[in-house]
Amino acid sequence: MAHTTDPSALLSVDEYRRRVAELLVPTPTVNLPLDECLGLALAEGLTAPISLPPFDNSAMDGYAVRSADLAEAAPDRPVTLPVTADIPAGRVHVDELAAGTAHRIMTGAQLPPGADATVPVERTDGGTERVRIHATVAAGANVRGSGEDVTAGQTVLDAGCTLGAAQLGMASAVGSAELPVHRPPRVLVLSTGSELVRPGTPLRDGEIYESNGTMLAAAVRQCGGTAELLHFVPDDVAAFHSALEPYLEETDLILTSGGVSAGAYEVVKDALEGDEVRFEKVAVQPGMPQGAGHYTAGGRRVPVITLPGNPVSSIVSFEVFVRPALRRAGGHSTVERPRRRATLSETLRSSPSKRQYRRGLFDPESDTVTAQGGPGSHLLSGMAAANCLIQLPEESSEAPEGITVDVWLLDG
Ligand SMILES: Nc1nc2c(c(=O)[nH]1)N[C@H]1C(S)=C(S)[C@@H](COP(=O)(O)OP(=O)(O)OC[C@H]3O[C@@H](n4cnc5c(N)ncnc54)[C@H](O)[C@@H]3O)O[C@H]1N2
Ligand code: MOO
Repeated sequence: MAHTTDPSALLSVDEYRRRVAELLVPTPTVNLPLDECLGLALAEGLTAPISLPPFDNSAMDGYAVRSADLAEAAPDRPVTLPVTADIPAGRVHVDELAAGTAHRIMTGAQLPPGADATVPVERTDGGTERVRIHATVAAGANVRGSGEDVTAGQTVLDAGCTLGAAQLGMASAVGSAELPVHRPPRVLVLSTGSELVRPGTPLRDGEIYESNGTMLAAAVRQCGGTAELLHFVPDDVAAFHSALEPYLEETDLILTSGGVSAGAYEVVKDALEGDEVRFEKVAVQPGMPQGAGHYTAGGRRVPVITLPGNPVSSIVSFEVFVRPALRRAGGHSTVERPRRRATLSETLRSSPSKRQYRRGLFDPESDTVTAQGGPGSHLLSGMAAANCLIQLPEESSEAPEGITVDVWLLDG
């Protein structure tokens, strides 16, 4: 008889997500210079101390004028005005513009008092002593008004926002040199297994290259954490404890992969069992064997999450269970991957009583999704080709072509 797991003994995905989320607490706030803030979460809303633009300025290279002086201008009847000043961007003191005169002005330069418009250089003869202007101009034309973008006192970035390029640009534009951010969660990534060999060295029979550690550390960094990677812990409990010891002081989460299922040499389970770590079977494929709790040693009590060793199981369970918890701990208000509804382009088998996450390629043009590789949790090439996870519900054992499914976008 085939070995199966009793569905009633499985924990639901949602229950296990809650359990993992409760393990981690938000990291403290630190002030960091802007160039160290990329990808981190803002800890307090940012209020603009100044308006943007801070002063009325020209949107074009041309001539600052009083629009009324050009009321009669036309291509065959140009108006000629004396040019009484030259205003490059950055000029601190700007003289008033007298009626019947023009100031040459550059894009971004402060509009002189008295002027109400800029005529682009293309509608003139470009003169430097006197300028011939061939067209009328409306009051306010080509002028960017003070406060048009931001008014002083306005909240320009919300607490919890993830600081990307545009957000860091915004902070700079209102004069912030540093920002209060949540310190990135520090994750100790540990891969166990005596069969694992460091890439770049020759493989002997029965060995494989270690890939989970590199993959999980990258996943941690991609979601705003820092990762310390420990490779090649032998299948030995004493070695496991001593490998962890030097890192505990500086670790917010220990994340292991491998050694948690039912085998005879399950080092992670052997080392943690009896402590405050609960090992569970979760109703998910891939990623069924899981463990979560706290690891206590040397006066430190550190959250620990043990992921299964199969490479696809470990990265998918990172996505489903760990990433949202880490994002929340890092202070991000957006913790989940963006979700879409997509039409399945082929029929997929699904594990009955388990939620299945297949690897997929979502086409945003047609809103369709195609599986990448089979369901096996060792099939890493499908994961590497995917841009989404296809979520198939617990209730069904088959997802027919043409139905609508939920997908999680991985590059969002
Ligand atoms: N009798 C049972 N056997 C298994 C069960 C079960 O319930 N009963 N569960 C299966 C499922 S599902 C999974 S998932 C795996 C999980 O196994 P472990 O977490 O104990 O992982 P290992 O046995 O150490 O390794 C599994 C597989 O993955 C490879 N691996 C491990 N670490 C890495 C790494 N860092 N880089 C690359 N590859 C890695 C390892 O060589 C194995 O091939 O258990 C099933 N078995
Ligand atoms: O849960 Mo395992 O991940 O099915 O291979």
